[in-house]
Amino acid sequence: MSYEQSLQLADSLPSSLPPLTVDIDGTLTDDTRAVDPRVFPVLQAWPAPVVIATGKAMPYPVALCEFLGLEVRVIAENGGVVISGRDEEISYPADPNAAQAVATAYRKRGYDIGWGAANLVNRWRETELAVSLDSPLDPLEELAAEHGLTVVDTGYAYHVHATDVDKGVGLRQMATNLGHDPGTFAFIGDSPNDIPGFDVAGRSVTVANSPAVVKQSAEYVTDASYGSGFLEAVKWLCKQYE
Ligand SMILES: O=C(O)COP(=O)(O)O
Ligand SMILES: [Mg+2]
Repeated sequence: MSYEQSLQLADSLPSSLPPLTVDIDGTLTDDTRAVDPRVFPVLQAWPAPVVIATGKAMPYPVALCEFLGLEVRVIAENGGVVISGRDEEISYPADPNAAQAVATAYRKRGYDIGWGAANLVNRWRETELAVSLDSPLDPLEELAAEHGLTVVDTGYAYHVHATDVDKGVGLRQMATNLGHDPGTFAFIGDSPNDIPGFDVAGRSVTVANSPAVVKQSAEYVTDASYGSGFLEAVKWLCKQYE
């Protein structure tokens, strides 16, 4: 689909479409994690609330909303941070201290969490810890368990977070804040961290680049990958709601 065709798709979205929750990495991006510009007009024209649900720290999805002119409706840090609008209080379903303790213990054992000196991946992270896939997983899982936390591999990072917080929990909180039933949302994602969101949303779509466990959990799997898969998912949703 060309950029012009994505503009046409944006123009033709039926007003009956449901609220949309969408992941960033692997879903709105290409394979280099650059956001696919063809998704912009579709997100901007969506006729119902759009929620960005990501494992990334809060500034990334907030900036995406700001630059696209969308209301800031964000589930960040895999549900650890929920923002349902610029004028709303931010909800923090997760306790930040345990993840910080895991980072300290992991470093003490001589491991590096990765990401270089600036550590932009964790710098503004408030409730969980993201560790590079180049760092060893076994000691991370061991330390996470010792602190009552779990590790999820998104295909982009290992995320250490509370066992009772995920994108599904975040979506429930978001839906409550917006006065919607969470079952009315559609959810489009690509990684294991999206599965709890699929379970809470009424409709779930995954893109072709997702692993088998994610494909098994979604209602519909697109033929196309990454941003092209997102656009195909939108076309599928249009058919379900026309
Ligand atoms: O930060 C990650 O590891 C994955 O981010 P995502 O949830 O937007 O795909
Ligand atoms: Mg993803």
